[in-house]
Amino acid sequence: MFKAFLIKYAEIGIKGKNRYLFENALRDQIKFALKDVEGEFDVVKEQGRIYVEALSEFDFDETVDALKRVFGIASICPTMIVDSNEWDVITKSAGEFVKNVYGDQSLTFKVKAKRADKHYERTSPEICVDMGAHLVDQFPNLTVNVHDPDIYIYVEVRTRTYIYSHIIPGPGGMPVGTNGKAMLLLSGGIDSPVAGYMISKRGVRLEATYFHAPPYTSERAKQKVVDLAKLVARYAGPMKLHVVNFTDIQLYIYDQCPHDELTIIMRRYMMKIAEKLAEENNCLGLITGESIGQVASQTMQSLAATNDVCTMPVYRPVIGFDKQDIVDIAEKINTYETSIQPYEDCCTIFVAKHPVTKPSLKVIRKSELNLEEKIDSLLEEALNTVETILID
Ligand SMILES: Nc1ncnc2c1ncn2[C@@H]1O[C@H](COP(=O)(O)OP(=O)(O)OP(=O)(O)O)[C@@H](O)[C@H]1O
Repeated sequence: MFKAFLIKYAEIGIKGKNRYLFENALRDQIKFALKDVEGEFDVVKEQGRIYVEALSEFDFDETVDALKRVFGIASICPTMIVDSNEWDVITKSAGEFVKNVYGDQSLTFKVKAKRADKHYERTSPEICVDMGAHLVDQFPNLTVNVHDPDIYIYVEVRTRTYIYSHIIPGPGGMPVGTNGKAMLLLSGGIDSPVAGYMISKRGVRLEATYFHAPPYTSERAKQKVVDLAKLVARYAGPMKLHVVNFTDIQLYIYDQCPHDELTIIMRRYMMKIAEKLAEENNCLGLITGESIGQVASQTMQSLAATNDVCTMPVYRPVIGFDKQDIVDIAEKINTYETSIQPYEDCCTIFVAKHPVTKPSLKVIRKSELNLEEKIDSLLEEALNTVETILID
């Protein structure tokens, strides 16, 4: 019976003159989310509403799951579409709707009505009263309760009429693409996929950068990051994943710098490279999965040292989260199982036994002077050999 979904917007309803940009972005994201769902769909923008209409047989649960991943959606209402706004047709359809959805259950109800055309033969309150009376006549088990009903029956009269009663919560947030683009430093861990998810929920499109160190890190470790990018893209939409070969830079740092400073210095070069890629790809910021105090490279001093090399804003959405908070989100968005697969990361391979936890910026900068001879050409080489994978 449900061949359509009425999509209610989250915050985007309040965006004034730019509203159409938000609606278009939402429509595009809905189309992207539905592309792997069995069935054919039309996504229609009509008088400040978006409807998803099924043009063929479709899987209801799969469709709702896909729509629940589209940021900007406040709620998803499975809707009966009546190809008419004539009163007799509407009341007959509302009867069929109630019979199909609620059978002969004893319930209290309230009708809520809207009409798009102010010249329609009944006002909204009249639609409520007349429809309520009609349903009570037809269904002896239904009673009106306008204060605390068991169910609401929504009737929206436009050129066609929409009847619905279930409101499934959407994810909220803003449609991806309405708030610029940022570069996510995506490792194979638990935190960075969650960080990407959180920023994209605010409407930011993502690109991602992954640093690997073959042959010290395997093809399988890289595949794990590709898999994670695909899982994040289910929410964030298509993205480019830039894979940077970091081996020679890491080996050079390992040869030239004190080993207790390796992680911090490596991290600084990761940020530099990610920032360069971000600039080249019109990104307005970097995103990492850092959280204060989680490891030696995430103390306040270490974060200050890492941040020192960037002029772009660095967004760290999980900065104040406990690990369990992050794990909870990773489980919700289905990245956790992939993140915990035991493949090596380049940072864990060249790690010191006792890394500095309170690095002094002065000392780190001085150690980096040891890299002067070759670092520029190594950075250039790393940037020239980036492999870009389209995740969609
Ligand atoms: N190999 C990598 N490629 C891309 N980004 C990385 C890589 N390693 C670390 N990062 C970035 O640096 C952040 C901190 O990394 P670190 O390994 O210290 O932390 P983590 O808490 O284990 O994070 P994650 O769980 O995201 O790996 C990561 O969240 C990620 O944004």
